[in-house]
Amino acid sequence: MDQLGKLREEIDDLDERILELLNRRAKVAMEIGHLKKVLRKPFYVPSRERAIFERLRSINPGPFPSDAIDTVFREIISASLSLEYPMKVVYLGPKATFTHVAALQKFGKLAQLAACKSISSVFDEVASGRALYGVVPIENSNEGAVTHTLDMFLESDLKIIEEHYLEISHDLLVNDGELGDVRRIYSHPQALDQCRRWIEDHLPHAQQVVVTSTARAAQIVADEPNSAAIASRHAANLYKLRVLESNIQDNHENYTRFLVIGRDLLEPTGHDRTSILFGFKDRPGVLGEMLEPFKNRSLNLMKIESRPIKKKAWEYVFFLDIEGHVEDGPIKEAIKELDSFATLLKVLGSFRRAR
Ligand SMILES: O=C(O)C(=O)C[C@]1(C(=O)O)C=C[C@@H](O)C=C1
Repeated sequence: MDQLGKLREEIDDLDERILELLNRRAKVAMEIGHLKKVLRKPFYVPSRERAIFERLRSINPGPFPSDAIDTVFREIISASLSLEYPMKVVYLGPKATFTHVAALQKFGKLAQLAACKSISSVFDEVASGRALYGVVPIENSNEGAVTHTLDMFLESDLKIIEEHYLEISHDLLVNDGELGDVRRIYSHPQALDQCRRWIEDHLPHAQQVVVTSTARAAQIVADEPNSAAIASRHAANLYKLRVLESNIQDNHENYTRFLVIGRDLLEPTGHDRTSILFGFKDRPGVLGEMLEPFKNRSLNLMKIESRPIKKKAWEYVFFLDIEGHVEDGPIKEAIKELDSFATLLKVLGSFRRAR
């Protein structure tokens, strides 16, 4: 046998051993699944998954690329989870939106992912138990808060169980042709806005057409000559489009933060963030007073956002993120104190910080 043949035999042998280990791992995961059913513990444990990725990255001797560890083990864990419990996860669709990409990165290809038409239907599907988890966008580093998601927390009792950051890269996708052939550009208004300078420099005469999502833009362009879509690389794969230019957004620091929502509060991981919302009767100085319980305990406030209560003009609720878990003594006490003078208070969840 020549040298190439021998090396391929060695690869076949190693693949068999990897497969055997994968099956042994799957059996252990199934045992964990049975145990969790008895103990009534959640099947999906994001903090454990994160710990697995981090540990493997830190001990990887190479040359297997550390970046590939996340991709490979994402699917291994996703496969284990599908054996423990067939898990349905809904996300703000349609397919190939950035929320879909975030859901795939979090749950892997083996989860039963289903697209919803709106943020409120993602909440409804999870609240009714038809889906176990939902994925929604919460804020973009350039555009700010996704107000519809914030508003849903006012009505809903669902909890935040995870956060996930995704770097947003807008690409120019075409079915065929070159830049000079593009007469129309389809995209979501935010994506068009984020690529405004690039469009002025490269396609100043093209007509800009606003559609409901970047994925919908890709779908249209698949059937329309002389048109281009601004969408993700993932949309290019799904609709078999060609990436003519990549990373065309004006600001390359472009991230979106997504939330995974579920029905239960999670246990502390030691690296948590807690989100609450509260309301109060307006009078001078009251917002400062509301924050004092946190200041007095030297708690780190990570973010504050206000939204109008739509039922009453000029009244607001505040969304506050605190470093730590709601079961940590000082946070528990501060929230209790705040509750004594707030007109409304809700804990939206404690979850492991993504960064
Ligand atoms: O450790 C667990 O709790 C498991 O269920 C196993 C496992 C895994 O495959 O490693 C699967 C799903 C969980 O989200 C985390 C980890």
